[in-house]
This record gives sequence, C-alpha cells and structure tokens, in this order.
Amino acid sequence: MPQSLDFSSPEGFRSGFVTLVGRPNAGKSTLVNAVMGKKVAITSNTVQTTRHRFRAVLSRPDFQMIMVDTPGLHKPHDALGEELNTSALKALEDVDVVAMLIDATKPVGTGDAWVAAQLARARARKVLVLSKLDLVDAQTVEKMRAAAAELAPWDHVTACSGATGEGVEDFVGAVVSCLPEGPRWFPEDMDTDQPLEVMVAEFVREKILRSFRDEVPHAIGVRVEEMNYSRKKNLDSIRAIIYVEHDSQKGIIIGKRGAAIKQVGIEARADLEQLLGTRVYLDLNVKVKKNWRKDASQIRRFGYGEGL
Ligand SMILES: Nc1nc2c(ncn2[C@@H]2O[C@H](COP(=O)(O)OP(=O)(O)OP(=O)(O)O)[C@@H](O)[C@H]2O)c(=O)[nH]1
Repeated sequence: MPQSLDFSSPEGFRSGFVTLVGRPNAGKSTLVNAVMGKKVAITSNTVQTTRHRFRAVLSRPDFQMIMVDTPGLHKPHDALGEELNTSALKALEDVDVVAMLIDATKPVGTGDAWVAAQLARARARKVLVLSKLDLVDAQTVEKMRAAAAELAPWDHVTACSGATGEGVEDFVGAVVSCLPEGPRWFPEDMDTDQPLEVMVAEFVREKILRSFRDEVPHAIGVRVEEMNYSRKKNLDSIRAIIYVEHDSQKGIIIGKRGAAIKQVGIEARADLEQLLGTRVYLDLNVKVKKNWRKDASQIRRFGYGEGL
C-alpha cells in the first residue's frame, strides 16, 4: 500500500485539532511554520495577514496534531473585520485544544483579557503561549507568565520563539499532552489541506503586504485565475489578479514602468518555485474594484471566510 494511503495508527496514538488564537501580529503564522519546519502560512508585519483558515498537519509516529490557523481576534472596524472575528470565534468550537498566543514583548492588556474571556466559553483544553521569546529577557518572561496565568485557568503555560525555534518542541509537547487518543486523520505525508490556488494567492499577497506596508494596508485581495502545469517543461504557468480599491493603489503596486510589480513577481516566484517544486511563470495583473472590503458577500466571493 502506498504510504499516503496508510491511515493505520498504533495503540495509544493521539490525534486532534488545535487552533491558534491571539491578537493580530501575535506570531501565530510564524509558530505554525516553526512547528512544521517549513513555510505553510504567510507572515508579515501588517496586522491581520491571515485571512484563510487552513490546516497544517504535524505527523509523528505517536501523534497527529492538526493546526487550524485562525485570523486574529479583534474588535471589528469593517465588514472584513467582522468576518474575521466570526471565523476566529467559530474556530473555538469543535477543537480539542485552543492555544492562545500572547506577544511577550507587549504588556498583557485588555485585548488579551478580552480574548481569554472568549476562550473561557470553549470546552477545549487551553494552552497559553508567550510568543517572541527571543525578543525579551528571562525576567520579563517570568513577569509575563505570572500576568498571563491570571487571565484564565490554563492546562499549560509555555514560552517559545517561532523565529529561532526555541521552546517550539515544548509547545508541541504541551499540546500533544492535551490531545485525546484518536485515529490518524490525515495521511502521514500530507502537511496541509489548503488548496494550492489559495496558497499561491496567499504567497503573492504576502509579498505585496511586505513591499507596500504603509501604502496599501489590507486593501488588496489576490485571486489565482489560472494554473497550468506542463510536465514536459516542469513549469507551472500561473495567472493571478491583484484587486485594489483605488486607482492610486493600482499605481503604487505597478510602480514606475512596472518596476514595483516586477519585483513582487520575482520574490513571489522564488517562494512559489519552492512550494511547488517546479519552475514557475507568474503573470500578475492589477484591477481596481471599489470598496470590495466593505461588502461581505464580495468577501465571500474572494474566498475569505469560506468553508468556515
Ligand atoms: N523576533 C520574532 N519575531 C516574530 C516571532 N514570531 C512572529 N514574529 C514577527 O511578528 C510579525 C507577526 O507575525 P505573524 O506570524 O504574521 O503573526 P500572526 O499572529 O499570524 O498575525 P495575523 O495574521 O495578523 O493574525 C511578523 O513580522 C513576524 O516576523 C518570533 O518568535 N520572534
């Protein structure tokens, strides 16, 4: 039997779903990538980077930990915000473990207390994670541990750095100890169930968010229109559209004589070639679609909030 079809699991095997929650920018996507040992989620300094809910699956001989990466919980300002909030709260239902990340570089605030209060309603086991451990000293970590412990009754309190990897195995151990005994849900060699088109669109969006942080925050959506693989050339030809809200944003993204979008294309292509294991031809176009973020049905059409 090919390995990918082998779902059998030994006695005592643990498996289950864990969702990562926390304020925007807390480091959720970075931690998912660190746990997986490779990039499956996009990260950026811009808050609310994560829009798609997806699963990353860590398989070891004695457990399978399925991570559901959620958009940050926050107070909504527009329809997109509401959609993200709803999806974050929904993610608390039907999971075995909720891991709440608190950025160790910031004092525990009312925002964290608000998220912890939402968590109190979930029946799942709860793990608190102080993130960005590499940026703080030991004394701060101890203070943060004490403050965080007050927020809710946690099963475990851990600290780690998704950037350096320090403490990441402790985090995995804490989560796994909370998982119930269960079957292998996914084939051992499958590490994400996110459709390729969605990952491709997200990788392109990450590059744009990084390049134009201040000029176009949140005002972009990326949709992959076409993806064709040629076995002969080992080449993926991808056509994607970048949607913006205003003409001015279109100008910024394209840049002088197309220089800016060319740079985005070069960077995205490098990542995509790694992701897909093929050569990539990437055709990016920019279109203006006024107020697309304000209309929740449009948001669904763009794929955000779907399948939640
Ligand atoms: N130094 C350091 N930086 C980190 C660490 N984890 C995350 N960051 C940075 O913090 C920023 C936000 O990280 P993300 O992983 O995108 O945060 P997120 O919680 O997924 O953000 P949203 O998608 O907005 O909810 C990025 O610039 C990361 O590079 C860490 O452990 N150490």
